Amino acid sequence: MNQREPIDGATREPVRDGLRSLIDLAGMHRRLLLAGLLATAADLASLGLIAASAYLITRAAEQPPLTALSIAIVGVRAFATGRGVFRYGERLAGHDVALRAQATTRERLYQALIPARPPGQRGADLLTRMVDDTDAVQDLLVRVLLPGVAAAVTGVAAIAIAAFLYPVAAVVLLAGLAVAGILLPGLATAAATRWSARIAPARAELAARVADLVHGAADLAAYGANPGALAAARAADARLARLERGQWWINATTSGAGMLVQGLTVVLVTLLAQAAGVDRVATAVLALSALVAFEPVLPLSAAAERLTGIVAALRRLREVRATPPAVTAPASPAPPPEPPLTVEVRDLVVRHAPGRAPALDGVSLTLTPGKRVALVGPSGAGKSTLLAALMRLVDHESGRILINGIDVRDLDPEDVRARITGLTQDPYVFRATLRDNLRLAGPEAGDEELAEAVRRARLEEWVARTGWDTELGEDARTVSGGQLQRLALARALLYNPPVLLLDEPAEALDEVTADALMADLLDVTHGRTTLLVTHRLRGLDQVDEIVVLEHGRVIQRGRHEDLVATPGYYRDLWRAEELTSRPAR
Ligand SMILES: Nc1ncnc2c1ncn2[C@@H]1O[C@H](COP(=O)(O)OP(=O)(O)OP(=O)(O)O)[C@@H](O)[C@H]1O
Repeated sequence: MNQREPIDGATREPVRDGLRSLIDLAGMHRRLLLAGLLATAADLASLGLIAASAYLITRAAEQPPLTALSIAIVGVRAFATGRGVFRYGERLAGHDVALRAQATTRERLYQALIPARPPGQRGADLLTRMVDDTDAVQDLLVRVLLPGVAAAVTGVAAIAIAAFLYPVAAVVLLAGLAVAGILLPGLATAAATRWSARIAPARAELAARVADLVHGAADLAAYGANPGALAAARAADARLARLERGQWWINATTSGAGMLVQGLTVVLVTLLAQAAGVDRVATAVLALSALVAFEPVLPLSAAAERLTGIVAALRRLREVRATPPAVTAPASPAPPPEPPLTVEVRDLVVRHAPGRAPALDGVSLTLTPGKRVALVGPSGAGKSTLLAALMRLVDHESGRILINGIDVRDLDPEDVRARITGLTQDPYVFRATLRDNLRLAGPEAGDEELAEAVRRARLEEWVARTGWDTELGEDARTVSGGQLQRLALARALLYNPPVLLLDEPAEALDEVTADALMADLLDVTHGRTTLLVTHRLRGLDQVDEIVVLEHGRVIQRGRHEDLVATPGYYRDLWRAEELTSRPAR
């Protein structure tokens, strides 16, 4: 959060944007106004309490008749009660509005994230944005905006009281408040900006070192590299601690300086009032109200320092919201086509970034109902890109994808994904029971349907051993690679999309497991419209068509028996596979 973020014209924009995201909300401006009024009333009540008490104490010392003190006594009571009530109300109203604003911001962020997004906004960074950065919206309101408004109004009120009693004291108070409320917060912001520019990389380095230690623990232990990695992490930790100590020293200095200014102002006001012959009661009121006027102003240095982080967070949130989704839905989508579906890919060109070579360069293929097509090719050939284009996770530059003759661009991407989907390259197992992990693909599925999907994915033995209600681990650590793929296959079968996509289901499995999985998979997909991406050729004699991709282009296509008889990539790969697997047979 503490990244280098200069407070300049460019950074005012995210603040304004952040504010707008708060104030735009229906009914929010009234709540915000109420919170502001209550915060101001609480601070004014504190000021009134001290001024009335000062008057009461010093006037009482002169032993006037009790009636002369009655207004002050009522004032003290009213201000004392009011202060508590207003402070309570302000906390309630302030946090209410802040939490609502934070919730709305988070909701907007979720909405911005629901459409498929370009890669790069994922993982830990996105999590930070979701959790930490949305806190900034709350902080902006509760820690900066409301206290700032209340401090300004209280300061003006205290200056007005001073001007009424002794104008010179008002000038001194104005100067003191300007130093504590404007100059010092400005310095705090500048210092925070400079320090966070040094702290952010140090923190990032420590995080990276710790991540290495945790995720690379096995490798570090295997090669005896633990002490070195640990020393590097300790050094990064020490560097960060040193920088943070420096930053805290600056913070302490600004807050100490604020208190010093407060003390000096009170002393100066008192001495000047005494020297000018202002009466004792008025002097006491002047001194104490000056003292109290600083109370809401002093925390502004810390708030200003926090503002640096808030601006950075708001900017990051805006970045996420401003990034257009990879694929946009048409304004009025066509009604989704009904199965059975025929998918036609015509001369498809997909480029992941402008100026880069196309990942798909004129690919055509047709999936008629019940047809099984296998997509083969070297790494980076564009196989996964084709699946992503079919699922509307990336848009195509030219060419067409038609489902029952309807261009996918005329359909809601969600509708397309509901019909063309399946087993992705990195299936994920959630930290939930085995049953719930499956139900993800079929929330309505009964136990029998679940059992059927498990049986068809040849997972029943494992399920019998593991138990339906066993919690599966985060990152699937309690699930082996083969089980994970079968679990993902069971999910896909349970979901039963009209067009089934399978992205390298046997990837990263040992040969025996991979062969068994492929055999089961070919068995279970019989008669289903399926597009299978695979590196393994055994069993592909069962599919209707094999499309070989290289550098985004179709270099060969046909049935297995034709391709193994034709010189080229497929035959070479087939021979290599035959050679490597022969001794094992
Ligand atoms: N999100 C992306 N952003 C930029 N380039 C990408 C992205 N995804 C893929 N590419 C590039 O597009 C090309 C095709 O990648 P793709 O993942 O489709 O290949 P693949 O045939 O599925 O490879 P593999 O068998 O290794 O999974 C590659 O050059 C890859 O670097």
